[in-house]
Amino acid sequence: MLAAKTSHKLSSLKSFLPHIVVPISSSSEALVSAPLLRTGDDIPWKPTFGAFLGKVNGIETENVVPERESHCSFHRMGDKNSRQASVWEGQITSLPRGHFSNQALGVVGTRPYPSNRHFSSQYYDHQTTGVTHKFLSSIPRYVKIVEVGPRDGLQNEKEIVPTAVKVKLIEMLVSSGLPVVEATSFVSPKWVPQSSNLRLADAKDVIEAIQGLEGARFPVLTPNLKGFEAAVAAGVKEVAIFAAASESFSKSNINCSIEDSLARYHDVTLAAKKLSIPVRGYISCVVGCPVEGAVAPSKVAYVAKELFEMGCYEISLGDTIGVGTPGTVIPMIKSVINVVPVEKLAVPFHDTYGQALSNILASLQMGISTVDSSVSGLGGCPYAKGASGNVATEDVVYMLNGLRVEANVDLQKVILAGDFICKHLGRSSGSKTAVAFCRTAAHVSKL
Ligand SMILES: CC(C)(COP(=O)([O-])OP(=O)([O-])OC[C@H]1O[C@@H](n2cnc3c(N)ncnc32)[C@H](O)[C@@H]1OP(=O)([O-])[O-])[C@@H](O)C(=O)NCCC(=O)NCCSC(=O)C[C@@](C)(O)CC(=O)[O-]
Repeated sequence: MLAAKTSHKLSSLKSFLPHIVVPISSSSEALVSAPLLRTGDDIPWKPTFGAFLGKVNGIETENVVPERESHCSFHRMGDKNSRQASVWEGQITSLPRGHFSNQALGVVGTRPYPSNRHFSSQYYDHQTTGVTHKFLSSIPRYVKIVEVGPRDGLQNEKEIVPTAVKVKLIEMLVSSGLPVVEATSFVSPKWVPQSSNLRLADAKDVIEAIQGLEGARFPVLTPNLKGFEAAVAAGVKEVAIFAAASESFSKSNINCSIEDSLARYHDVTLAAKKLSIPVRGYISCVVGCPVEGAVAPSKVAYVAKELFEMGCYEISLGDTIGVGTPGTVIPMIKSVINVVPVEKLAVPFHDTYGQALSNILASLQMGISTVDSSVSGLGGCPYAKGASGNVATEDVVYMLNGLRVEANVDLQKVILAGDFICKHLGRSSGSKTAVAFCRTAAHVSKL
């Protein structure tokens, strides 16, 4: 009986697991400094740099590239056709002038790059197209990114972030092309510890300041009817409600049981329906709870179904403390897909254990096409001590660009927005992509 159950579980997981690929880390620090890298087949790869860069770390340049162009790539040592064999090629020309892009470039052939001097994390050749297709065919062509930095990212800050800074951040994020920017929340000021950033007065001011801003939607969190009414009075056009899959987290976050929260949210969705206001639903702790530990997929599916049936147009499945791996995330999503259409689901992964991008990739392979992220990886949750922020928007955009998935987001502009808020908060970026691009730019500007 147990064996039959296990074999059933394994076969249902198998339909997803063979498609899993782990993203290759492409930190430019590694590119610049690593003299020798090893690949899975244990054949050393040597980084080489184009003529523009000349000698780097004592390595002679091998390639002639057009004037003012540069590139770095990995060549299989001893391989006569090293250019054709390279698995990764990048171009960092004009980084000092601020071009940060890893958009699609076309076929990598004997001529390394077209002259648009973009940075590429993609590789295409005729021999590997089939393999790529096998691993990536289930990934959606377009992914909507929901930016939660101004709300989730700043809610954990102990120092008050001035309203003007929040508004400027939102403006910068919108200008990058992000279609949804969660702006603030209308929660009880008595409930949110130390977080004056979530005070109602400030929420109202933020909403007022972004009224004329076009190009994105600005949902806000509303934990109850009181919050909903305040949000509507402030001019909000979309709200989000937030439940949990764990009783303990529900109690500590919104001071009620899961069932009571669903009843409350039923009132909010009814009121929203009357005003034609779209409601997004969150579920916290979808794979693990800081108090209860592992959370059963069936519990998540139950709450997801309830939120969906009460009218939420999208359900965001939050790994609030960032403990998930594809091994736990896949069964959870599979369970939810049984009761809510996959196109109605979103994933916000926190990066506490460095699993966020792997989890996102697994989710995309399962058909999910909405990803929540936070600029510079800002965030955390006041009720989940030790949890790090959401996956960084910059890292998500970088990965999507590498996968040739449309997100219509300008990576350079997100990096600038991240730089703006990190400077204000006096900390370094939590985005590996932002850090890598900045280091590379600094390195090139010294040459
Ligand atoms: C849900 C409550 C309100 C229950 O809190 P409660 O204390 O049970 O509420 P209450 O109805 O008894 O009211 C207590 C006082 O708060 C006031 N109050 C009540 N509601 C509001 C409101 N909306 N706005 C302003 N004031 C409000 C209310 O008027 C009253 O004031 P008093 O009469 O004593 O002067 C509270 O627990 C709360 O606000 N919790 C929010 C906590 C929070 O913001 N957590 C972080 C966001 S969730 C998150 O980050 C997870 C997520 C979404 O990102 C997904 C993931 O990744 O996991």
